[in-house]
Amino acid sequence: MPWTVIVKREFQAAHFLTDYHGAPEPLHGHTWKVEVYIRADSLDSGGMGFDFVEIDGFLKEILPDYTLLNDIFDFSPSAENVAKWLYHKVKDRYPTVQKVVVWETQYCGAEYWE
Ligand SMILES: Nc1nc2c(c(=O)[nH]1)N=C([C@H](O)[C@H](O)COP(=O)(O)OP(=O)(O)OP(=O)(O)O)CN2
Ligand SMILES: [Zn+2]
Repeated sequence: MPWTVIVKREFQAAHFLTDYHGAPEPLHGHTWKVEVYIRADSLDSGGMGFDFVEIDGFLKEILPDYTLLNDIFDFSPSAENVAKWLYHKVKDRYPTVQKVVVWETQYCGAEYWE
């Protein structure tokens, strides 16, 4: 019987799309919100699929807080591309990751899964 373990976290970062309808977007920042969804096929004796705290600590380690995303990524840091990057980072650690959602604003985001 599968479960999905879900962890959300925020980070602060600036970015600009390198080609926004034909020109670079102006530099601006967001409080980005991410959600990761990981399938657990069994629970440990404490009833956990995966420990929220460990997942949260992992996200804290890898998320680029207080950074200009364009400085660290070799792709245009759209919500879609950041979601794809994060999916693969999470998959390396948690192979049963189902999807990742990245929100640039309260209303706009992208999800990635394979
Ligand atoms: N499909 C996508 N579309 C857009 C992306 C993206 O990542 N994927 N990104 C942007 C911009 O980076 C921008 O952050 C979004 O602009 P906007 O909706 O204007 O957001 P703001 O809330 O920061 O602006 P306000 O003017 O304050 O509403 C564009 N499109
Ligand atoms: Zn933006």
